[in-house]
Amino acid sequence: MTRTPFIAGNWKMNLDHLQAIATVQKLAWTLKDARHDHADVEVAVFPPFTDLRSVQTLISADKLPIAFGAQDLSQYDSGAYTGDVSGAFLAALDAKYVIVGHSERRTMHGETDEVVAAKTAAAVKHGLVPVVCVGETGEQREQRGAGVVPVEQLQVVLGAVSPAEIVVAYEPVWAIGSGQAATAEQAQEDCAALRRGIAAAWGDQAAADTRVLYGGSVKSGNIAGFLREPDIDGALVGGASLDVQEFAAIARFQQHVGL
Ligand SMILES: O=C[C@H](O)COP(=O)(O)O
Repeated sequence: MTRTPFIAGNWKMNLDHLQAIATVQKLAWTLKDARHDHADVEVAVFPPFTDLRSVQTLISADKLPIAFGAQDLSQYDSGAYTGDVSGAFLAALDAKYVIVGHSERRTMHGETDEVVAAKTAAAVKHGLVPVVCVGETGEQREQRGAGVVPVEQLQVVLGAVSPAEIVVAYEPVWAIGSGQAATAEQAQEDCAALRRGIAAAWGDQAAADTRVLYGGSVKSGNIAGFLREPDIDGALVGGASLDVQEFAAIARFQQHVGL
């Protein structure tokens, strides 16, 4: 199976539902104007929970070639979990993807590898494709070696979940929102280590099929370098996904790579 390149826009806590409608409409037009061939690249947006119904309605009514997902989900199906959102609710909205284990949730909400594993299992159970985020600090990379901490984080998830379609996003903590992206070589080193980790846990076929993304200060100016690497299948884009022209330019990375 060939891995379709995946350009994912994580809006984080930005854009309300009215701004979401305008942004997705503009994104669809921009991609269309640029003759973006959606068979070659999959483009997805990850808006805040309150935007999802509006985004779903727009995408389905206009049959837009854009996928969408949520930024988090509960590990539980339903019950007394104030403020949480079940994977069942996201599936009922036709969300295709859900981000789990983003470093902002790990650090600001104390999510452990075990919680991330439980959330990944919940996503799979409800038919969502989890985008499992892993990453190390600069200090961890220096002290323990490239890929060691992210692979350990991923192993907990892969050990707790039966093989299924997942996307893995390698996001070095120092590169998130800092304007200082990893180099393509650094990112490739870690993404290759993650793919070897998938092979060890789930077998060679799963490793060959699973898309591994890089995230951290991705822009239209550096995307091509990442996508030239053999183990990087796309990008999880934060800040730059809020600018439609810039995000569309990232989605058209093939024009920069000359593929
Ligand atoms: O989920 C996206 C990442 O945290 C990257 O964010 P950034 O592109 O703003 O650095």
